[in-house]
Amino acid sequence: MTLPPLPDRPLNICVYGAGAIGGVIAAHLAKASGTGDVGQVSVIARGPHLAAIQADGLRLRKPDGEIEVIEVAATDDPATLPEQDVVITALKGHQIPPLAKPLAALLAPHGRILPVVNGVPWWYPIPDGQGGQKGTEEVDPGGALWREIGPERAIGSIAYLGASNPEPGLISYDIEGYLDLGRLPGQDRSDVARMAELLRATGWMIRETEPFQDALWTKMMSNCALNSVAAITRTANAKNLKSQPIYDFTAAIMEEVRAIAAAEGAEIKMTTEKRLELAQRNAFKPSTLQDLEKGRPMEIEPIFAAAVAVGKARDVPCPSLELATEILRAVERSRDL
Ligand SMILES: NC(=O)C1=CN([C@@H]2O[C@H](COP(=O)(O)OP(=O)(O)OC[C@H]3O[C@@H](n4cnc5c(N)ncnc54)[C@H](OP(=O)(O)O)[C@@H]3O)[C@@H](O)[C@H]2O)C=CC1
Ligand SMILES: CC(C)(CO)C(=O)C(=O)O
Repeated sequence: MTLPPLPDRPLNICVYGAGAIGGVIAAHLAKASGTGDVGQVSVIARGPHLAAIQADGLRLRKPDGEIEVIEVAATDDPATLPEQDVVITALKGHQIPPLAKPLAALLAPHGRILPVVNGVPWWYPIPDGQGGQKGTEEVDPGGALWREIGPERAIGSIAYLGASNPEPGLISYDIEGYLDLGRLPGQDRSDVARMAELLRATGWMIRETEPFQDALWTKMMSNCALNSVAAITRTANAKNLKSQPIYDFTAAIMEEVRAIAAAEGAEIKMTTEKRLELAQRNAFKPSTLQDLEKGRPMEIEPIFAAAVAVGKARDVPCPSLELATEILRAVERSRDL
């Protein structure tokens, strides 16, 4: 389907899920609202976090410790907002499928969606077995997102930064970084260029990767291997990689993801040895381990299981990743969430 172009006026933008990543993005956009290409900005949040934003504004703690208070329109009911030119989702992968209908209703006919998410995004196509394409079941069960929103609306978005939401209303921008935007080969990229410019003007560093699957699978290689092994061992990779068998297992997952990426036409430029060397120098706990420790659901289906599904669709064996996925599913079943 060919989408109408984005309108030639400032764009109204809603950030759906103003947690760690969404909070940082929303703060930058809200500060720029009414300037340049940024029109009205709103956020969708819930619970005590929403109440705090409505009462005291969105508080952004920058890497230098300074806290800035930003006023932004906030609600938990998307139906109260007008149709949007752009919706940026900053939700965990498993939080998106139940929102298929409200997200579709929030978008103007020309609306674009930027799902900033770890794992295989719901719009990423795999063969449907009947000559067509679909999203993987693990991120789009029953195909609701594909059907209601449509993959053509999606601009690929990956976050390379560190942020957290330590208390209601407060977003901590811990490690400054950038967003990677793109589209798959053969797709019109004019909306990518416009969104990249718009976000750069709000003070972000934006990278545009072409083809987008290079960026996607490069991040997937890290996420699939480092996040799963850190969660299974309940230790940061800098520590668990000191064990040779664990190092070898982590490396095996990286090589399996590299093979899946190759089958997808993507190139991961960084070697497995280099990626593991970087992980050994970094005491950071991957987000999956953080979720486990905080008593929150882990992104198992969106990251690990979805990668296995793409591997299966391409006949690429990935036994180490499958084992890690099954162990994590067992861990998740044993938790009282
Ligand atoms: N944090 C980071 O540093 C990084 C995160 N990422 C990825 O970015 C994505 C977003 O992660 P992150 O920002 O950390 O996650 P958060 O949990 O901090 O943010 C998600 C937010 O969305 C809210 N939310 C979920 N469902 C709804 C709903 N139906 N209505 C309103 N609000 C809702 C959550 O509320 P509630 O808390 O109540 O569930 C939460 O505030 C993930 O895929 C993550 O892996 C990637 C790189 C770095
Ligand atoms: C830091 C990194 C890349 C680790 O795989 C990550 O994205 C995460 O923690 O989810």
